[in-house]
Amino acid sequence: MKIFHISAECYPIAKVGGLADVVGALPKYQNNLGATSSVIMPYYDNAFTQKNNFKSIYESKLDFNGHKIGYNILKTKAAVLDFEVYFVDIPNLLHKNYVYSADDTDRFLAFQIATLDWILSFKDLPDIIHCHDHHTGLIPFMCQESFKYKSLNTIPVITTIHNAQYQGWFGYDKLHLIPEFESTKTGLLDWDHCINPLAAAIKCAWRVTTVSPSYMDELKQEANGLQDLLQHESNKCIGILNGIDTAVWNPETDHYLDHKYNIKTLEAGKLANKLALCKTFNLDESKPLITFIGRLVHEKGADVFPLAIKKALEDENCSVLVLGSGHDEAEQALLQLKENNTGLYNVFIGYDEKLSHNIYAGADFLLMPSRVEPCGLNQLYALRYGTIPVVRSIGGLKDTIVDIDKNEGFGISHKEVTVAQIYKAITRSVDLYNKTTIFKSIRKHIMTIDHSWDVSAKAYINLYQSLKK
Ligand SMILES: Nc1ncnc2c1ncn2[C@@H]1O[C@H](COP(=O)(O)OP(=O)(O)O[C@H]2O[C@H](CO)[C@@H](O)[C@H](O)[C@H]2O)[C@@H](O)[C@H]1O
Repeated sequence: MKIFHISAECYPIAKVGGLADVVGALPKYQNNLGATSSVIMPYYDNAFTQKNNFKSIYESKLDFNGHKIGYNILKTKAAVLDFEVYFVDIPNLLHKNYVYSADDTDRFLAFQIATLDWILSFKDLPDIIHCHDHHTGLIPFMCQESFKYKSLNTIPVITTIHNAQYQGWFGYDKLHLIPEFESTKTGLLDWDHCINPLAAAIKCAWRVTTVSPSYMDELKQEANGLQDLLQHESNKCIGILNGIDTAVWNPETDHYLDHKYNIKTLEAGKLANKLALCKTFNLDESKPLITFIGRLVHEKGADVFPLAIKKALEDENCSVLVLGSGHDEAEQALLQLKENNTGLYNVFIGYDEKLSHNIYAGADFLLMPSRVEPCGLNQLYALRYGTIPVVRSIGGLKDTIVDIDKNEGFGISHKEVTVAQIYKAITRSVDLYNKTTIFKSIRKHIMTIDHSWDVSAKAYINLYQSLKK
């Protein structure tokens, strides 16, 4: 079975968040199951593309906005990943040192058209086209409706929603950029009087998946305006929980860690990592180390959790380390906390892959007070590194973390995103830390929980097979 994943991100080539982790792992696990799964993504100007040598395997011109734009499909000369990646190189639009920007509509529309033009040139068409998020949301529509892609309309197209908050809306002034189709079909692109690529994908994809069963249920109630559409299309919607790449996320082999460990050396290993982290960030290592990693946005509770951390720090019984970037207000609030909390609190504003691995390894607890969490990967990485997740029970967090007060529980959860509830969850973490025997047995247990992609990669393959004629 030949599968193409089409995405704006793919780890380790270009990563902004969890989308990259999924697209960088799922094809590998699908290939382990006998499929031929590969990725098509933009060719950005970044560390990966600067470091590797590429060759062109296809060259053509794209009709875009009344111009003919030259583009290439590139591959690395040497195999770098465990699956094939095809890079769409449209120099003026995509060869930038960022993934997302203000002109995303043109950039990703050109990317989608170039991708389909290239596929159109194949002798052997793929069995499945698997699109990820709104940046590839017009592909299901174009395959179904654009005259020039008529021969692609028998290929099952799947759309996975990693985050329904972002939908890629744009105005009708750009309608002409989409390859020609019957004008009566314009309604398929529309939601609330604008062109909505995510809505178009939900309408036109053969199946719509999202990254946890609970998030799919929640989306039918609240999906940033698309809830009625998801309810209407619910018979083709399914939630499949994300997995993690256990080769990348393995504390025993993680090349980012100076102190590697496994379940047998867990206590010494985590202590060595904690000491190193506390030394670097001037934190009191005798206290439980509570951490946060992620985008500092409303969805992740970043407008509220700095206040909860402030309150917890007043008790002086935990150390806190935050890694993230995002909204200015949240960044400022987190930076300000440094002023009165030397030795107990620190923050790194920015994106740092190596530091994130070191935090998963050295932390005692990982906070995820998310308002919305389609799946969440951080809590799964935390489990694998013996770090206890402290989560708001929503979406994928609800599906993966059981509170310690419940039978066989191993995490800490709270219901609402309020200062009081996040603070309470932190105090429960401190209490758990002080019950040393239980604390140690829980962190040993969580390292054994298997969230590798094996199960979910199979679920996607089964879904594809159900669509083959
Ligand atoms: N400042 C920083 N420095 C270093 N690393 C950082 C970082 N900020 C975040 N990361 C990393 O980025 C990834 C974040 O993944 P998540 O799945 O938790 O969130 P995201 O909201 O991006 O993804 C969306 O898509 C994924 C994939 O489907 C869903 O799990 C999720 O719920 C949904 O919101 C993790 O690998 C994390 O370590």
